Amino acid sequence: MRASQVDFENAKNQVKLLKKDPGNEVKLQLYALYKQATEGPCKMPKPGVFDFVNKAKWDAWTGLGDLPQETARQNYVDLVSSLSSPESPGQARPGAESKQGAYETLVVTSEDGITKIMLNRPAKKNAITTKMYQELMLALQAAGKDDSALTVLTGNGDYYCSGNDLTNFTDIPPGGVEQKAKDSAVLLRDFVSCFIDFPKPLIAVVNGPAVGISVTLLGLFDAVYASDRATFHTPFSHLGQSPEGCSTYTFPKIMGSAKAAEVLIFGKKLTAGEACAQGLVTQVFPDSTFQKEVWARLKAFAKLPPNAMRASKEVLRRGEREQLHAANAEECRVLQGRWLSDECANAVMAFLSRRAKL
Ligand SMILES: CCCCCCCCCC/C=C/CC(=O)SCCNC(=O)CCNC(=O)[C@H](O)C(C)(C)COP(=O)(O)OP(=O)(O)OC[C@H]1O[C@@H](n2cnc3c(N)ncnc32)[C@H](O)[C@@H]1OP(=O)(O)O
Repeated sequence: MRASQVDFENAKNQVKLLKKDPGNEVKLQLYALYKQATEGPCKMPKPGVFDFVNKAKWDAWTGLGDLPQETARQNYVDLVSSLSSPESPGQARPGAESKQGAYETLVVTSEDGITKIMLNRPAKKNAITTKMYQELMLALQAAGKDDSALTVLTGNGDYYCSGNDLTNFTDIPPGGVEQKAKDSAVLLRDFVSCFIDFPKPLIAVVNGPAVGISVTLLGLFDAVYASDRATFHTPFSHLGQSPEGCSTYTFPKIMGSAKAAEVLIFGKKLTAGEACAQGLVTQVFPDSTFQKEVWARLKAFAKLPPNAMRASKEVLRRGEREQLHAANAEECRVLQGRWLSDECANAVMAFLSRRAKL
């Protein structure tokens, strides 16, 4: 999964040959990844507010933060590969198969027996919109059935994921906020169920900070590899909310009830080292060698007999699946009430009006 300079040059040429206009958002991501890959982090002065085009480009490039150039090159190649239409298979990077170029919020690629699902809203720190929840469910369903031995979830840019996109709270349907809360609880329950029931080894490659639901879900993964730049933050009480992702079941089991309470009730942010010491993370790698070391390891894992790995996962997880579904249902029930509370409304408003950040 490491793109060479030749892959990068090929991808650069492929972009010029794309038959379909990928749209402005994707073009901005291509621009940002290209600049990051060739020049490193953005050092340009911020354009004026009325210089719309250059401001959008600057936002996209700075949104990649300190993403290593090698990773930007890989992400650029993956993104171009995902855009290559089935009518033009010659455009795809040899060996890399684009699963579904149609995703708006994800880049999904399969190579070397590994399906990689990459959250792809780097300028928004990969915050999860309603669309992204839906696309993730589709991508997981497809990955569960494809030929790959392993499935990996990772993020594009400097964040792994900043959790639920708080603008999800602003899109209120005609049925009102109660209806929205009810629908969201169903969406969340279905979303988390996809992780509980995922049939093959699922690995998180945590490339940077993780917030909220992207942290709680980690208890449902089979391995979690983290860069030493990653942090793990679950500020549910700060947001007037309560935990999800089966963390009320998995976290006490993984780290003990006292540590779980500190994280889930009091929102203690863990460093990668602390998360590893508490058992949430499998191994931490220096950021400078993170991608190289992790992908080398994953490629070796992907050569193991896939049916044996699936069978081992099934035996490991079968005994707790019922409890996990029960925890998921209860967490969603409690959250539905929380979303209608003043505490939650005030916290979300404070963020959206730029008065508060984590
Ligand atoms: C009525 C009920 C509806 C409910 C629907 C919900 C359905 C499912 C819910 C599942 C529950 C999940 C719980 C959680 O995940 S809780 C965690 C929520 N996340 C946060 O609170 C993080 C908020 N973000 C921040 O505090 C900061 O952005 C940051 C992550 C610390 C990064 O700070 P930094 O200074 O580095 O960067 P910026 O703030 O400038 O971010 C760049 C742009 O990205 C936007 N952004 C980042 N994170 C989010 C987010 N979670 N939601 C929305 N937008 C986000 C940020 O606003 C910047 O945008 P801009 O460039 O346009 O200003």
